[in-house]
Amino acid sequence: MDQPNQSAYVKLKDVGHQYDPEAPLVVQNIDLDIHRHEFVAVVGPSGCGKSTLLRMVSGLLIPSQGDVSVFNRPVTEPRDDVGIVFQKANLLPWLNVRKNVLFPLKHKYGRYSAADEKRANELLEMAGLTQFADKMPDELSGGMQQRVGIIRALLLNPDILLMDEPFSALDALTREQIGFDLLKIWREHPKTVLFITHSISEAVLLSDRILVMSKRPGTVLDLIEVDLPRPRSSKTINSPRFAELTDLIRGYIYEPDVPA
Ligand SMILES: Nc1ncnc2c1ncn2[C@@H]1O[C@H](COP(=O)(O)OP(=O)(O)OP(=O)(O)O)[C@@H](O)[C@H]1O
Repeated sequence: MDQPNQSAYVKLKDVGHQYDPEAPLVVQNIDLDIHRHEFVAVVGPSGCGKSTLLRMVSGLLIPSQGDVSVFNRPVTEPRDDVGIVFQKANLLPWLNVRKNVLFPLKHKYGRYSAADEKRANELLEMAGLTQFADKMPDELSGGMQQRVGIIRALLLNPDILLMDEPFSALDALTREQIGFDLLKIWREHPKTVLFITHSISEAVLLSDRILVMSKRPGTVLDLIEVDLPRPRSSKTINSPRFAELTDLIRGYIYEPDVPA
C-alpha cells in the first residue's frame, strides 16, 4: 500500500477535477505518493481521467479540488525538472533528429553549447539512433520517432518523467521492444516515472506500482505492488506471477463490480 511519506517526489492529495463547473467531476478523491526513482503506471477504462491526472502533475492543468505537489511544492505551472512524453513525438519536420533533440534548449535559451550537443549525441547512442542523427523525422519509423521524443524529454535531465500513452501508436512488437529500451534508459538514468497506458501487460512489465482507476468519475480502485524481480525481460512476461498480476488488474477493469 501507499505509505505517507514527506519525501514523495509527486504527491496527490484528495484530488478531483471537473472541466466545467456545471458538469460532474471527471476524477475524484485521488491520493497518490510517488517516491524517488519509482516507476508508477496508471491504468483504467477509457475516459476515466488518466490523462487528466498526468496533466495535473505536469502543471498544464490545475485541479478543481485537492492538492498536487512536486518536490513538496504546489504545482502551479509546467517546470523544467518535469519532462513529458506524449503519444505522438510531435517532432519538428524541418529539423533533423539531433536538432529535434536539442530543440527544448534552443527554444528556452536561444542556443545550446558543445556540451549539450555531446549529451544529445550520447542520448542518441543510448537509444540506438546515432546513424539517424542527421536524418529528417519523416525518414524514421514510428518507433524511432517515439525514441527521439523520449530522449528529447531526457535532454534537460528532468528528475520526473511523465509519459502519456507513449507507445500506443506503435505496433505490438515495436511496443514491447521500446518498453525494454525504456527500462534500460531508466536503469542507466534513474527517474521518477508516471506512465499512463491502456496496456495492462505493459504496466505490469514496466512498473513498480500500478494505480488502477475506476470508470468515470475516476477514483483509485487499487494501488498494486509489482513484486516481479528486475531487470525485467521476456522471461518476466512468461512467469506465473506476471499472469496473476495481469489477471488481477483485468478483473478490476473488465468487471467493474469487483470491490476495491
Ligand atoms: N479539455 C477538456 N474539456 C472537457 N472535458 C474534457 C477535457 N479533457 C478531457 N475531458 C473529459 O474528461 C474525461 C477524462 O478524460 P481523460 O482524457 O483524462 O481520460 P483518459 O482516461 O486519459 O481517456 P483515454 O483512456 O480514452 O485516453 C473524459 O470524459 C473527457 O471527455
